[in-house]
Amino acid sequence: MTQQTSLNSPVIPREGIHPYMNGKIRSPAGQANGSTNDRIQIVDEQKNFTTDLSSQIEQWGLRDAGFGYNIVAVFGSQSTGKSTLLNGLFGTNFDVMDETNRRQTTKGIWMCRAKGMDVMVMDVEGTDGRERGEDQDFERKAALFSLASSEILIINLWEHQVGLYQGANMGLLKTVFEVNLGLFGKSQDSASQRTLLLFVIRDHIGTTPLANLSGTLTADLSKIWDGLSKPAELQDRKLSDYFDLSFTALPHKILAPEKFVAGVQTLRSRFSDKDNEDFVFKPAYHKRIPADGVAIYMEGIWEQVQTNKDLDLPTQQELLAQFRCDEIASVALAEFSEQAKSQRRPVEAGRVVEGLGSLMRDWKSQALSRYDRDASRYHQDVYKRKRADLLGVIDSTLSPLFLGQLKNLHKSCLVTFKKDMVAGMRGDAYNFADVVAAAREKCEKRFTQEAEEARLHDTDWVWEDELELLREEVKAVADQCRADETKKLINLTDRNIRKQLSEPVELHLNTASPDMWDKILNAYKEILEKGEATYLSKARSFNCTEEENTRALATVRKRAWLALRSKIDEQTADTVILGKLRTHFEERFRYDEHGVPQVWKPEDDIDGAFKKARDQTLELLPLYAKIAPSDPSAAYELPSDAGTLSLDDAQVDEEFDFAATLLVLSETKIMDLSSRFRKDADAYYVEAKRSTVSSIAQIPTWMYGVLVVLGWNEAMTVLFNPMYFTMLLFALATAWVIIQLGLVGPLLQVSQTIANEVQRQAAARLREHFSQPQLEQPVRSRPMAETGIEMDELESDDIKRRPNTL
Ligand SMILES: Nc1nc2c(ncn2[C@@H]2O[C@H](COP(=O)(O)OP(=O)(O)OP(=O)(O)O)[C@@H](O)[C@H]2O)c(=O)[nH]1
Repeated sequence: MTQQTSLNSPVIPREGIHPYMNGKIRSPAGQANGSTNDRIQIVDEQKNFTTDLSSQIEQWGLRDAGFGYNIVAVFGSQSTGKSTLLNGLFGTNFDVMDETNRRQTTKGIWMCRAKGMDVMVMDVEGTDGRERGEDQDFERKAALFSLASSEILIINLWEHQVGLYQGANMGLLKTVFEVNLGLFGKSQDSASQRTLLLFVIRDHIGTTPLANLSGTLTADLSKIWDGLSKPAELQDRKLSDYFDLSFTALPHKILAPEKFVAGVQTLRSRFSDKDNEDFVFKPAYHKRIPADGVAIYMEGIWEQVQTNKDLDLPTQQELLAQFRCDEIASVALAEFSEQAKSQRRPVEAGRVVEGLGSLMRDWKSQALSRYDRDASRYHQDVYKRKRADLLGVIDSTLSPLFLGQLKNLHKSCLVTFKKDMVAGMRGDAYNFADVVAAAREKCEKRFTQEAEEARLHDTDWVWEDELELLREEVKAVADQCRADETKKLINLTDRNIRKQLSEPVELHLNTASPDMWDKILNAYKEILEKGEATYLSKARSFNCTEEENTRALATVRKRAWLALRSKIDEQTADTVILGKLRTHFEERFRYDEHGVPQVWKPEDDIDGAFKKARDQTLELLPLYAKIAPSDPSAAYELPSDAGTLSLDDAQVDEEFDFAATLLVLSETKIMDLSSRFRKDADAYYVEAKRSTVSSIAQIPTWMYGVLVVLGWNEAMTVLFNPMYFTMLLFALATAWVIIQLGLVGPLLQVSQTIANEVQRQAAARLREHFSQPQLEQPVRSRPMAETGIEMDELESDDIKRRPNTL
């Protein structure tokens, strides 16, 4: 017959009907809190430790309990109702023996979470087990294991066993005392390494009071303790130094089931009710193993026990701490690395990540607090050592981000600095030094602020070196800007000087005179002086060195001189200077002293006037030839170092020769220009001569008589023909109207202008004709006298060669 416990809770499953999965037994269907009621065989019959304890503890919801949990183990002879007691006390579902078979049910060590309590309960295989026979090895190992991990050992025994050696588990207790001495004997702080031995006397009938039973048991325990062979240094240690003893009795489960249930409930409240004055879980009993390390700790203990090695708990705890701290650190690091990775790409891509410092601080503190939360419960030395390691890894992971951020910040600040410089130098009304100072201050301020933000304060990271580099680059950029500005200012000064030079040079070169160069050079010096002064006043804000200013001024001077020269070159180009000579000549030959155009008469001395005007004009050429003022004080000399100091191209500088620039027209050029001018002058001469020839041609008086005779008939025809006569009258009327309206003058003027234009055109054609190479045609033997020109008086060879064209 299968016996069901009469307890209200829990429902105890029958043997053979539990689904056994990987050493774990699932809760029976219908139980409210299934996962928390799973039990697990942590040590099987072959003394192997389970691999599932860690996940089981997690499933029980105790993994993060820290120290907020308790462990209880039950010891006792086989089939003394241990499982029944535990199920009653803790609501667990350990197997209970089938009455009909009376076979041992609990094998190895089982563990289950107490219902409604953060307590892990261990059901240990009964001692003097029939199946194990004389195998005391398991009993010893189980005792060692339970003592190393449990706070309370429940010793379960029948009332009638009290006073007996075998039945009362005295052998087991002796083992417990022995292994306890080995484990905690040397511990100085015995107060924190205590264990409660809770004796539960079953089937207590009541005839022998509990006090008597406990007295007997205490006396037996003392006897066992005293009989132990202790090491010399522990000789004076008492049982009470290591153990607290507590005794309780439960009525007969079969004979007094209600009282039994009530007794169990009373005992249960000692485990569950913290306010109960007999509350059993005292801090001193706790083994101080954090819940998330219990599985590994127990496995380590069992391994030590199993291999019969000396079980050194501090070492075990240290090993556990190392293992768990590593594990916790790697979990914290994994999450931290994910977070850090999210910003690695933008930093590597050159971006300045906003608020990177606070992000890094957050990641770091999250990782550390996660580590501290779980690892600080472990061995303190190990915890601290591993924390330092973790900190090292975190900092070395963040360091590249910090350095990358600094580099990116450096670049970004420099770009902003350049932009600020460009923006600041827009327009004309700016002070370069102020622009640089403002941009530099802004740049350094931003770098300092953002670099400091990115720095983790508990590190030795620094950003000052990077700031120094930034400062150097900012200076280089500012210097470059200054150099560009200097060049721009030089160019501006150059343009202004060029513009101002244009007019006076043109004016004075057009009105050639002996003091022409004096005037030009004086104007030049004045303009240059003004230009230099303007340059210096503007360049003051550049904070240039003396040397830089000297070089800039040398450049300004050289450029100004070259500008003057190029203007002079422009004004003395072949066509321009020939134009000037022609104008000069025309003014003297074609116009009289009042500026009225000359009308040549036969009696005029054309040749003399021509010669005079031509010679006067030719005298101008030597004047233009060299920049040579008549007054030596007006002379200008470009400083000899102007060329070498100039900021312009070095190649050009080396070739610059000031003396050479004073020469405007070479000898050959003068000869060439003189010859070309003579040809032009000759044309004017010929034109003058033609005008006199045409003016002397007159109509003879008899020609008018001939005209009257020859035209008589035609006149009569007109007078007597009504149509012709009408036309004549119309013509006369038109003439009368014109006279009456006073339009005669304008009409004559118009006619005169047309005639002049025709004459001018003809003269131009004629001049063109004479300047053609056809002048080289062979000379015809035509008497010179016919032309009316006295050729020997002419010096011009050309005219001598062209008599037939006249
Ligand atoms: N007389 C009596 N019998 C009990 C009591 N509690 C349980 N039993 C019975 O004793 C038998 C053994 O019970 P278990 O709870 O399996 O005992 P156990 O010590 O866990 O057995 P093993 O696990 O095999 O060592 C069962 O048939 C129970 O019904 C009790 O208080 N008094």
